[in-house]
Amino acid sequence: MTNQNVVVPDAKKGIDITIAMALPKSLFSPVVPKPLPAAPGGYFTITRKRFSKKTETGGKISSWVDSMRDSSPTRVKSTTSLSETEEKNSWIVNHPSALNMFEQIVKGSKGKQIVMFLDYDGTLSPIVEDPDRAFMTNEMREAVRDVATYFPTAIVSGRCRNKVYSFVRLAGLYYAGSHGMDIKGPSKNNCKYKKGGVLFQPASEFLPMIDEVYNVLLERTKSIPGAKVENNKFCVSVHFRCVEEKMWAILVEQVRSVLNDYPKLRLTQGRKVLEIRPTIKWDKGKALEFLLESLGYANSTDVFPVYIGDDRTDEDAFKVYIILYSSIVFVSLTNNSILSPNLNYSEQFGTYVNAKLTGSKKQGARAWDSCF
Ligand SMILES: O=P(O)(O)OC[C@H]1O[C@H](O[C@H]2O[C@H](CO)[C@@H](O)[C@H](O)[C@H]2O)[C@H](O)[C@@H](O)[C@@H]1O
Repeated sequence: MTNQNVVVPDAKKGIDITIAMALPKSLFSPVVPKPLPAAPGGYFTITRKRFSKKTETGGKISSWVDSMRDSSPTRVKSTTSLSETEEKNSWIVNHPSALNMFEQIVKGSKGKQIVMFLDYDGTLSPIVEDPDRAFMTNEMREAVRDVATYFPTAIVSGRCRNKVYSFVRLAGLYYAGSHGMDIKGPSKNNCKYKKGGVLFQPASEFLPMIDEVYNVLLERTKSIPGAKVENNKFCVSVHFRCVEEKMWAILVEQVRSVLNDYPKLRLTQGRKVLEIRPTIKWDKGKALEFLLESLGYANSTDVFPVYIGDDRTDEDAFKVYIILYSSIVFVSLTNNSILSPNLNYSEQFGTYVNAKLTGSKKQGARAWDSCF
């Protein structure tokens, strides 16, 4: 299948990483993009020993626009300036990449059950202009199929679950759509794991509200060329990838004015997309916890979750890793978006990951402590 409108170099081009065990190399690409700024309105506030979130809907329009500008870094650049190369090199020194540490990862996973969590857009599929045409390649599909024969595997996406299933088309997997608010396991016949037929929808009471706000947003953004509103069942995406930059402030203003009438909904950002979702305390991280529990690994030390994602929403899952599991592997395809660089967190997080993987508990504990 070919994608005519690919806007970021296809992940396929970057496939040159050797992944040990049954993790096919086609799942990964070497990426060191630019840091993402924090979402305006204080997406993450870090206090000692806990994360707290402020309402994302707040903040100045101008800071939203700044953040929108940097919301979708390109993966692979054909030309890189000297300063960019230096920046990249110093980044790598301070932020060891999980992709270069597969031997340690394999060692860390010995005797444990690996469970795979895969984001969809930008991870399994290339980023393209038209969200309806974000197809994954057959090669990628085969890679995921292979992974799923060895390990329980879940696709965790911001998209509507049925839509992401229609792209992946693999039975036998868990699917968590709408940023984890719509979880379905494989049917019992298709599943070798406990509670295969699981179905969980913690935001079902929001369905009518989401439908309503989707229609209002369609109407309110129709005069903005390139804007696209997508109904993801338990959340809504407003895409601005094809909107001229000079119109972004107007777009975000429109969206925020609509949300003024819906205090039970909040606004966050993904890659060139504004995301409207219920204020319930549920995200990809909660979905990860739920799925591990369904698989019989609640608070277990016998599990080795591996989560691959490229978006800010995937950070919610990364946080669960560091809080709950001593053996952690995260692969962020945006790499340094783990948390806002100006919170001085990412570096510590990288050290923590490194220390954990290399078994230096003392160093890990120190880094962990200074994260908060
Ligand atoms: O959690 P994900 O699976 O990564 O879903 C997040 C959003 O992905 C889609 O949008 C992104 O991909 C599009 C296609 O490549 C691209 O055009 C857009 O700019 C990206 O933001 C999806 O359309 C959204 O609904 C998801 O929320």
